Amino acid sequence: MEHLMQNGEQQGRAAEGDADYALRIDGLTVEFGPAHRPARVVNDVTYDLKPGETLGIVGESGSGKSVHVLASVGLIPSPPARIVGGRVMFEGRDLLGLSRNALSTVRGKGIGFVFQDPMTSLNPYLTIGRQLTEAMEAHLSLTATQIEARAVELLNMVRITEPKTRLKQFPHQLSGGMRQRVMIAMALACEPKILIADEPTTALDVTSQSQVVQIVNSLKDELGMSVIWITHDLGVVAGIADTIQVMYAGHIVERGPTEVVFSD
Ligand SMILES: Nc1ncnc2c1ncn2[C@@H]1O[C@H](COP(=O)(O)OP(=O)(O)OP(=O)(O)O)[C@@H](O)[C@H]1O
Repeated sequence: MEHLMQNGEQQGRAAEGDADYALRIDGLTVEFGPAHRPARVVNDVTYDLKPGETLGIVGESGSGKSVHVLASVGLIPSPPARIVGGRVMFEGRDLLGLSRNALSTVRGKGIGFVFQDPMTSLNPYLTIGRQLTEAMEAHLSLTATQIEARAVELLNMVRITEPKTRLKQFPHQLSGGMRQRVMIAMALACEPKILIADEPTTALDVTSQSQVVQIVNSLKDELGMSVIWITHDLGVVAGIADTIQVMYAGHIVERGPTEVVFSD
């Protein structure tokens, strides 16, 4: 199996060459439930994310927004999920054919994630500094001093004041908005090409929400990333997305420049 996957990786690299996309999802189809009566929750999803683009994906609860991105990067448990078709091209390789190790490197260095609830993503027993450091140690060859300096720099980037003090604190000592900004710092630690934000502001008050949106938007330009921002609230992404894509029942039902989709 491992051998087959490695062959798949090589073929993927050879076939694509230089790419004009940051991420290309082509015909992704994901099912749950018994094979003889499957529930197709992601159905032939196809789109490109361009370099530097912010793509807002909106749609009602259960429309397949989360499942399709999680499946794309190997974060959906299978079983129960089954990826029954498609390709997910990133840097010339089909992520669906990569080994677990290769995918873990892609997720560490190539594609960063921020999820809805930082309390479940952060370890309550480890300091913020320890968690930031772990994210970097796994993927960057830096000395301990460099890593510490980078941790301070990352907290500054997400506008957390007194970063040296914060690094010594535990998640419960930070506000919800700060915890979410720590998650963004962790996701950006290895300077990914793509940041995927899945409802990152849902649990936050309005002020913290707009702060997180603005921070991600300015870091996107600074770091030259592309962003996929998943939300059920069009208002959250209206000000920052270049393109909006609407999902319904596992399909993309509408896609276009933000101002066009918004006026519809
Ligand atoms: N482990 C699972 N087993 C069975 N069905 C699942 C599982 N995980 C997700 N689904 C189903 O897949 C569908 C798509 O879910 P998904 O989480 O992608 O929706 P979403 O658009 O992100 O909505 P939300 O905003 O509520 O997260 C839903 O019908 C959901 O019930």
